[in-house]
Amino acid sequence: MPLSESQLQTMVSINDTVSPEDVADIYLPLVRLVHLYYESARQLYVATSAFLGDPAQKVPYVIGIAGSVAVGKSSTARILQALLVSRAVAPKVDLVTTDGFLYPNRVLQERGIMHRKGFPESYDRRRLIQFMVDVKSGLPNLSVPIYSHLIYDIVDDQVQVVDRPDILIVEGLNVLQRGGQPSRRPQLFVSDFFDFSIYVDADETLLQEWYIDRFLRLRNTAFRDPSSYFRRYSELSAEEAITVARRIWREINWVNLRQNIEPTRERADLILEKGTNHTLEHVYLRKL
Ligand SMILES: Nc1ncnc2c1ncn2[C@@H]1O[C@H](COP(=O)(O)OP(=O)(O)O)[C@@H](O)[C@H]1O
Ligand SMILES: CC(C)(COP(=O)(O)O)[C@@H](O)C(=O)NCCC(=O)O
Repeated sequence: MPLSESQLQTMVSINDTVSPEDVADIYLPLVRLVHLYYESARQLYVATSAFLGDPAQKVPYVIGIAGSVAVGKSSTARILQALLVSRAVAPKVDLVTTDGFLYPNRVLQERGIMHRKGFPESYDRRRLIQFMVDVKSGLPNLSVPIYSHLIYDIVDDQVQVVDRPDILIVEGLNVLQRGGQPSRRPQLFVSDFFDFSIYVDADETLLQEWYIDRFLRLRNTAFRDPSSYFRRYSELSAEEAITVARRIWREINWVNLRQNIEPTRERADLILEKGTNHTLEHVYLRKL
């Protein structure tokens, strides 16, 4: 598929290192496929509503994106969003990240799980499921809390509003997880509400490298902000910063990857496997 200059510019503004070849060869065809699925799901929904004599409301098509910290979930989500809305008939595409459903630091501290941010128990799962139920019920103007990586906490006085988009992308570490607390009652999982799911994958050594790279970049930018939770890290030497980043990776994010995230990979409809420099090396699509 051709990649127009304006589409390429959009990609560059989202991520200045994303490879134009990957956009043309993989992301654009992928978006075309997702659009086909979206159109056929919509037709099926309208036909089912007509069959039931129920007036069809607008219900978002939901795409889930899972994967490790630093694998590029947010970037992938933003690339898909930008390419979907650059189609001739542009659908309305909203993007939600599950970090908004993390408990505020105050609650994590009370429960003694500050060091478990990103693990299943650090999310308000009931609220997240209720949001998914509301989305799939076609409800308007839904509020989603906002998480700030700068203050490392939920922002008190701001929300994101999701108002019946055509497509909703839900991105987060644990969105393909099924399990958790033992329960006798039937349980619902975020992925029960997905129409299509993607797992972004890469080798652990690359993930650690990307995590450290991003940490070093933040040290030179966001961490310098006086309101940054990591302000103290901006004063570290590069070597010290690498040691800190490596420790956070090893003690939190890597453990979460091994225990909770990686085991969900095979559930995805599509696996995007990245190699050096985030280049896409393999794409696995579930055909049935
Ligand atoms: N396709 C890509 N090409 C180049 N760099 C990328 C790509 N995707 C992500 N990155 C970089 O990798 C790092 C992690 O990406 P990010 O989207 O923040 O990950 P996540 O949301 O999974 O934590 C960031 O520094 C980002 O700029
Ligand atoms: C905010 C996160 C839990 C990611 O959450 P997600 O958007 O996947 O729901 C993660 O980026 C994080 O902050 N982990 C804690 C350890 C660290 O500082 O990297």
